[in-house]
Amino acid sequence: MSYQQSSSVITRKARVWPELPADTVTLPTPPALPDLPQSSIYTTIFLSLAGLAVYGYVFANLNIGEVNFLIVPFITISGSMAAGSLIVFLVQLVRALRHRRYLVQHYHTQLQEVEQRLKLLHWHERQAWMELDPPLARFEYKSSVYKHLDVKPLLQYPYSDQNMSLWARRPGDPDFLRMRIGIEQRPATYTIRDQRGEDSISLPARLKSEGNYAKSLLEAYARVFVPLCVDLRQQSPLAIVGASHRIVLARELMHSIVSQVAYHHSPEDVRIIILAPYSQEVAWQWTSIIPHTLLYDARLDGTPMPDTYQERACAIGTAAVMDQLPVISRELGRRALLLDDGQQQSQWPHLLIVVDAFDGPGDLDQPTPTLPAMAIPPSHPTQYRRTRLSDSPLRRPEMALALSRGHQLGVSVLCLCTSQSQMPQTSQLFIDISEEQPPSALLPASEEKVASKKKHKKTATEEEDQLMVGIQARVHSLRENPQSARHCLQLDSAGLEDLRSLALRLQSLRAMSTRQLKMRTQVDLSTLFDPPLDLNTYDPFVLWNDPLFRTPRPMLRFPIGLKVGDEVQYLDLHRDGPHGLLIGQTGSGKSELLQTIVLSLAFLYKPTEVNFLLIDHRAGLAWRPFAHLPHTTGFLTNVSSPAAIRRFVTMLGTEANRREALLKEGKTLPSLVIIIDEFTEMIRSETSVLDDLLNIMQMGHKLEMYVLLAAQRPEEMIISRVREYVQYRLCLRCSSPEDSREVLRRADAAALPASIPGRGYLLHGDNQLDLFQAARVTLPFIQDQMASAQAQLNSLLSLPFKGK
Ligand SMILES: Nc1ncnc2c1ncn2[C@@H]1O[C@H](COP(=O)(O)OP(=O)(O)OP(=O)(O)O)[C@@H](O)[C@H]1O
Repeated sequence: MSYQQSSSVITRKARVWPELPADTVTLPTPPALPDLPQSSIYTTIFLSLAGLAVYGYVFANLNIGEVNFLIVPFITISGSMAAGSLIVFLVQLVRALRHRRYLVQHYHTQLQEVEQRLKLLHWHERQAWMELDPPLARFEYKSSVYKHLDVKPLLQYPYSDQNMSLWARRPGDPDFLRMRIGIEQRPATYTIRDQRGEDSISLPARLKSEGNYAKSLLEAYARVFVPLCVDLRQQSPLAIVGASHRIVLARELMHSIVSQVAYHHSPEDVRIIILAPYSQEVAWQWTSIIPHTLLYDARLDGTPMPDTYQERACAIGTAAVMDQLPVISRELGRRALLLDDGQQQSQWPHLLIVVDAFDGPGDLDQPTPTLPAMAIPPSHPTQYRRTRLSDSPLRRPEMALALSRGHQLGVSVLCLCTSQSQMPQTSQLFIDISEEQPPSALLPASEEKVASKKKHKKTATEEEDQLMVGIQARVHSLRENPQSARHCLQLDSAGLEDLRSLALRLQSLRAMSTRQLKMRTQVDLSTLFDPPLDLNTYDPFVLWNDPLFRTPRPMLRFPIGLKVGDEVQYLDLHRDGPHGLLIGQTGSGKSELLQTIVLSLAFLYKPTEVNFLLIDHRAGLAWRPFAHLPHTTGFLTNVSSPAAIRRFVTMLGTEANRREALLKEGKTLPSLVIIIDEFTEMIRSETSVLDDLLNIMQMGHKLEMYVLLAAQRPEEMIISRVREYVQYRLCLRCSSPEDSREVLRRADAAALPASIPGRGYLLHGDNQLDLFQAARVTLPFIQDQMASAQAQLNSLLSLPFKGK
């Protein structure tokens, strides 16, 4: 789907959602500390000393004559008993204390390791949510909400073909019309299992500080600061209620929501209608240039009218609102009729009707003064034609369908009210920002607080941060569990300057109908080169040495198919690789795509620049035409017996060593592209080679070795090991959504049409996802091209040398 800005075309990218962590982290159980030496040892020492004293006394005071000589042994024995007991006691004490210290230290280290892991998960989760819903404009980088995150406001994104998020949300996406309103704190998606149980309460004094550390980890990492989103599709009508002294804040929030709708959704999918009083003309002027407010001709299914006739659904002031209301009413009536006739709601763009508050002085028409008997008619003709707007548009009959059946008709209403009594009765959700809330002192500890708790002192930024984060709004659902409210701790807002800048950048983008940009189902590889290859006159030597054909092209970047809008799909082994995975169920065009890759490389690069090592687990025919290609240094099929597989991997290892040695000597080597077809079957036949293969892949980049692993199914056991080693993924039709998720992290490849082989996704190394139609090489579609294709292949095959 593309959008045209003057002459430039913006292609909406397929989306890849960031992964949310789902791990379980277990807090270590506190160690059982060994007891200090028992009381019995004190008794032994005491008795020995007492005995010693008694002997001393007896021998000193009683005259027992010649037995006096016995005094020495008696005293020596008692003294050694006492000293022995004391030594035993001290040894036991030191040992116990040492063991205790070790256990406490070990527990502390375990807690630190857990903290590192939690820190990473915590960061990943915050980053993932923030990537999905970044703020619109400036934000406080120092705030713990954004600290350490790699996030930039939507206004700073490039509004070009490289922008992955502009108009990226589609009606089938879970976040279609889910808009952020600020920041909330909620439980993390990962789980922290606390096994300390009862023991944690009665921890010995020696473990108290570790116990507090564990507790602070729970407090800091069990919850995350993430964007708080509301669902305009499911929860319409949605009211923002701001008492008159906070109405400016409420309107800024409304602006923020509408601007995000315009940024994330294409005008093809979402149309915006603004109904605002004249007093707010400046506040809503920016919407009069965004493409989403262009009126469209309903009969043309959303196709915008030619520029010259375009009018805006941006009604500011009572007269304009009264003109717009019948248009809304007609459109809703039409949708209701079509729906009753069995048409799908998905065929129309979603309508978002934004209604500002109409209760300021002069926001509504003044009541008509009683006319004198001979009144002169008012000069403005519209004053004759239209009835007067004497109440908020929300209470006009034209809006009744939007408020009562909006969900069925694909319409959402977002309104601003100065009190709850003004909300539409059918409201599903309201955001209450009328209360002035003091900053919450009871917020759970943040990550920084753990650090500062450990240091027992608060930093200045932390204090600032606490002040910044206060409950600023409550989000009440009026349908499910109306009692509970979600708390918005930092409310989003958008300044007029930011809104104007966004509107100006969106202004000249136009939606082009999807139907004009169908994808091709047959693509001839020879047409993807620039200039296209003329197979009748094809001479490999001329092309390989033609600077025009080669120089602008980065090394190892070659065409493999066409994307939407006939844009060439390149695979870049340097940027996307080095290694890749190709998955496609039988009949999806996997072998054909492998052949396309080989031939595309062979067309572009000399055998002295690129070599191939082609391996097939089965005795497949796919590689056979390439066996004698000058680039092919190895061609192995039927590598199926465990011995053959081991031999092959050993051979790869030897080749890696050889290349390493040659590269050390400063030699330049051709890049070696290794393609292994049916590799999961191969690994299943001989699992022991997987580690060696992965080791070789790990070194591969430095050694100019590029591995492409192809299989029909991503077998979990094998793919989970391989995943870290492959950077780009090619995914043709998969047999199940689970298989598709294994490869692409989304289920889309399972929904690719079985009738169009060669249709697939390329997930680039930088996570960009492209839908493409693979080019064919085996069957040129025009009969007389067949002969020249054969001739072209023959000319390649008959070259007199092999690249080594
Ligand atoms: N890019 C393509 N464009 C149009 N048709 C294609 C394309 N790729 C394959 N096909 C058609 O689909 C058929 C099956 O293709 P291919 O043999 O490559 O499938 P495969 O996935 O390798 O299946 P298997 O694993 O059973 O060999 C081909 O004979 C061809 O007719």
